[in-house]
Amino acid sequence: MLLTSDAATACTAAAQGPSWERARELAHAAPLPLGARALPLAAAAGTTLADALRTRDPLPAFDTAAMDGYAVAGAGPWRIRGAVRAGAVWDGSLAAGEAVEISTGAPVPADARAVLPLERAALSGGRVSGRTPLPGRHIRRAGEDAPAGAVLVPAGTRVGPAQLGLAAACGYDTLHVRPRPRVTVLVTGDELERRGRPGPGRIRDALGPLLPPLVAAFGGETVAVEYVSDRPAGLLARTVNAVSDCEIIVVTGSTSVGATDQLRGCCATPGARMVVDTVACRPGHPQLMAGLGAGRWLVGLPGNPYAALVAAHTLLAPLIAGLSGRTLPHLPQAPVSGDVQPVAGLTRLVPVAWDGSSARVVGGHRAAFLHGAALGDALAVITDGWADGSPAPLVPLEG
Ligand SMILES: Nc1nc2c(c(=O)[nH]1)N[C@H]1C(S)=C(S)[C@@H](COP(=O)(O)OP(=O)(O)OC[C@H]3O[C@@H](n4cnc5c(N)ncnc54)[C@H](O)[C@@H]3O)O[C@H]1N2
Ligand code: MOO
Repeated sequence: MLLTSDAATACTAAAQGPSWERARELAHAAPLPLGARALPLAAAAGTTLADALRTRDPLPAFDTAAMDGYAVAGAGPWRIRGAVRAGAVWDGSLAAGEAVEISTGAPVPADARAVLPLERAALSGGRVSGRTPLPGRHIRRAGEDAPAGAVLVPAGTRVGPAQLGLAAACGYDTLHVRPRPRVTVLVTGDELERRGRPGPGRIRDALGPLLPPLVAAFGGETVAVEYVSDRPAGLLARTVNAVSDCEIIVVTGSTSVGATDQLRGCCATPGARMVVDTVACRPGHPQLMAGLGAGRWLVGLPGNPYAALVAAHTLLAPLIAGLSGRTLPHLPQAPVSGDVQPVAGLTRLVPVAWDGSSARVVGGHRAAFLHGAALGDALAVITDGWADGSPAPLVPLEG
């Protein structure tokens, strides 16, 4: 990569940037959340609730049998008056000494005191006997899980399987959500091969395969991965400008100061606004984020694959959270042990194996090598004051 002396000076001057924590905050705070829309449940997975999820009716909506058996009134033995299955309603009334056979999930007749489980019941000649159950036994009372109008899940929560099931249980067919931000990935680097074992001077593209699942884990949706040649100058800017139908354009490579590194030129267009220009972290410091106007955002990730992964966790994850109307994810802390030298004024991000209570640095985390990240559970955020065994914030690697 050819460097002019001016470019080298510019690089040194720009190399610091905001702290890693500040860069996350800036990336998160920059966008307004995307507009909310109603989506059918089947299309809402991965979106973010724009409104709190509230019960429409009490849950459960009726006194419900929690066991297969007999709904009994008064003390036994009980005369069996009929049967009520889940989905049906028994509209008779029960007097003391009477019972209906009942299925789990069926509405319990109003006069029943409890459900006697099948295993505790003895049948003979149209009667059932057994120890008289305590009042209310094996009945899930109407509203005991939640009354009508209760907030079950706050706005800003990502919609996953449990939220979808709960919404259905509340009687919703659609949810008011913010969609997943759409991402186009532009991979630069004329040295890159997309399949097979690379020949002399060539390397395999690691980021085309890495980014779409990472974007999905962050809550976004990759709509395209395109490959952009390093030449001619201006091609990257033209390609960025031509991208439509997405909120985020991620460019990999071209973040540095070499002759073929065109990314910063894309931020010099009218209406563009640099939000973060380099971050005081290692690796990944040449990363950037800019607003391009018209609701579009540019995130520049360094070409070195581990540096790109770190940068994606630094700027892309917070940007996607901000566009989705979610808070900046809180980072858990744990004692981190291992051989890492903190660097004054910089944040180091190192992969760790994390068992939920403590974390241990795994090796193989030079900027171009994803080995440590592939083995680790999280990135430890190592700052000046850290010493072997002291706590550090952790960024979970699954997103
Ligand atoms: N004079 C300076 N040179 C460099 C500096 C600097 O401050 N001054 N910073 C270094 C750091 S740190 C990084 S990181 C890189 C960032 O470079 P770019 O973002 O411009 O990326 P490239 O130059 O295109 O590539 C860097 C490296 O990564 C390989 N690469 C690129 N894309 C991919 C990919 N998709 N999959 C796998 N590997 C990829 C590429 O072949 C290079 O080896 O700049 C340093 N230089
Ligand atoms: O900071 Mo670079 O991003 O070391 O690899």
